[in-house]
Amino acid sequence: MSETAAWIVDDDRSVRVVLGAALREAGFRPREFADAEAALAALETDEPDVLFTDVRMPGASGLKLLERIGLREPRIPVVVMSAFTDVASTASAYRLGAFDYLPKPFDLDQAVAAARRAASTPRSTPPAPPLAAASGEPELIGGSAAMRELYRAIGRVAASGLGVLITGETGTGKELVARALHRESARARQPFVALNTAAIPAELLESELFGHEIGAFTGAARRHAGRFEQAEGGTLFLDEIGDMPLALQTRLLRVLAAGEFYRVGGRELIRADVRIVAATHQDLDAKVARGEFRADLLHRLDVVRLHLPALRERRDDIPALAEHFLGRAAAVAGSGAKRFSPAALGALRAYDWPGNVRQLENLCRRLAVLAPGREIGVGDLPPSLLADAPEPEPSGWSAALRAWADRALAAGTANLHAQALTEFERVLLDAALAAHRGHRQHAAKALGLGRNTLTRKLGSSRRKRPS
Ligand SMILES: Nc1ncnc2c1ncn2[C@@H]1O[C@H](COP(=O)(O)OP(=O)(O)OP(=O)(O)O)[C@@H](O)[C@H]1O
Repeated sequence: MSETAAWIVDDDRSVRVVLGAALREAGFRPREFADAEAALAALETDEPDVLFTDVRMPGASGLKLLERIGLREPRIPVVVMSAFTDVASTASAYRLGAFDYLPKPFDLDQAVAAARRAASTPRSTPPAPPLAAASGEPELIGGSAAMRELYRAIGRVAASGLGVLITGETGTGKELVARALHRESARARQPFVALNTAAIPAELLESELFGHEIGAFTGAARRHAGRFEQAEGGTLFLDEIGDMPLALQTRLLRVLAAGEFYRVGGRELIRADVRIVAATHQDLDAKVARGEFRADLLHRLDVVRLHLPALRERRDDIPALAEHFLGRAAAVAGSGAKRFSPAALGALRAYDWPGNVRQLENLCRRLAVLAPGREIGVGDLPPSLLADAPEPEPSGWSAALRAWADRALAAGTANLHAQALTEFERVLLDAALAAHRGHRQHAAKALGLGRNTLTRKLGSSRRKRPS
C-alpha cells in the first residue's frame, strides 16, 4: 500500500502510541495530535486520508473537531473513538458525518480495518445536516458488550432512513429501539406512530393501518385517519409484524412499493412517506418457509436487521436495570428510596427472565410498593424467582483456572498449589462477605463454615494477600 496518512487526535498518549504503531505496521503514515486545535492548525497545510479522534479532550471535543472538519474538508473520513457508546453519542457522531464509531477500549484490528475502509471509500458523501435530538423519552440502559454493539448499530442506521427489522424475545426493548431509531433520524420532528399487529383483531387491522371513509363498513360512522396517515413524514412502528394476516401483507407490500394508498372505502389517493420499522419475536424466515409470511415483504422490511439479546444473555445489565427501575418506581410511588442488597442483586442476576426487561421492570414496581424495608433482600424476592435460579456452574471458572495453571506451569511458577488455594479462598470469602455486607456470622453460614474458621481464614488470607 502506498503510504496513507492517518491522523490520531487523542489527549491520551498511550492511545496515540499504540494506535500509531498498529497503523504504521499496517502501512499507514500516522501523525499524532494531543488536541483538536493542533489538528485543525495542521489542516491548514496538510490533509490526512483518515482521521481518528477521541471525543472528550481538553479544549474542543472530538465532536466539535468533526463538525469543523465537516465544514472545511467534508471529504476527510473521521473515525470517532469513545468510551461513551450510548445511542445519543453514537448517533450524534454519525449525524455530524463520522465515517465510523469505535467504542473504547477498542480492538486494534478493528481500528486498522476502519482505517482501511475509510481510505478506500470514494470521498463524495457530504455529512448529513446536524439535528437537535428530542429527549425526554426513556433511554436504553445497559452497558454490556451486546448492548454497546446495538447502540452503535442504531447510531449507524438511524440517519440512513432504511427499513429496519428488530428481532428479539418479548420484553427485550424492541419498541424502545424503534423509538431511538426515530429520535436519532432526520424524521425526529415528525410523528412516531406504533401499531401492535397482534393486539388488533384481523378484520379491523386494515382500517387501522390505512384509515376508512364514512360508511366503508358497518359502524364506520366517521372518517378515520389510519396509522399510515398519522405517521406521515415520520416513522411507523409495526410491532409483532409476524401476526399480520397474509391478505394484509399483500396490501402493505403494494403500498410500500407504490408509496401511496387509498383509505378503506375511499377514492382519494394518499401519499405515504413513512419509514417502516417492524419488530417480531417470531422466526420470520421459518414463517416464510411455511408459507405464512410473504418473502417479498420480509425482504422489503428486513433491509437492516437489529437483534436484541435476551436479558439472560447479558446478565451484566441486570443490576443497572434493576436499580434504575427500582429508583424510578419508588419515586413514582412516593415510597422513599430503596435499594437491593448485594445478595438480592445476585439472585436477580442468576434468574433466567423469560419475560426479559419488562418482567424485571414489573417486579421492581411491585417491590417498590410492597417490600417493607429500605433494603430489599433475597427474602423479599418472589420464591418462584429463587426456585428457578439455576445452580451456578463451576465449569466457567474451572476452565479459567486450567488456563491459568497451564500458563503458570509453562512459566515455571513456584508454589502453584498454595497460590491457587490462597486465591480460591480469597475470592470465596470476599464474595460471601460482600453478599452479607461484611456480617461475618452470616457470611460463614452461607459458606457452610463455622464463624471461627472464617475469622481464621480471613486472618491468613489477609496476611497472604499481595499488597
Ligand atoms: N435496555 C432497556 N433500558 C431501559 N428500559 C428498557 C430496556 N429494554 C426494555 N425496557 C423497558 O421494558 C419494557 C418492555 O420494552 P419494549 O416494550 O420495548 O419491549 P418489546 O421487545 O417491544 O416487547 P414486545 O415484544 O412484548 O412488544 C418497556 O417498559 C421498556 O421501557
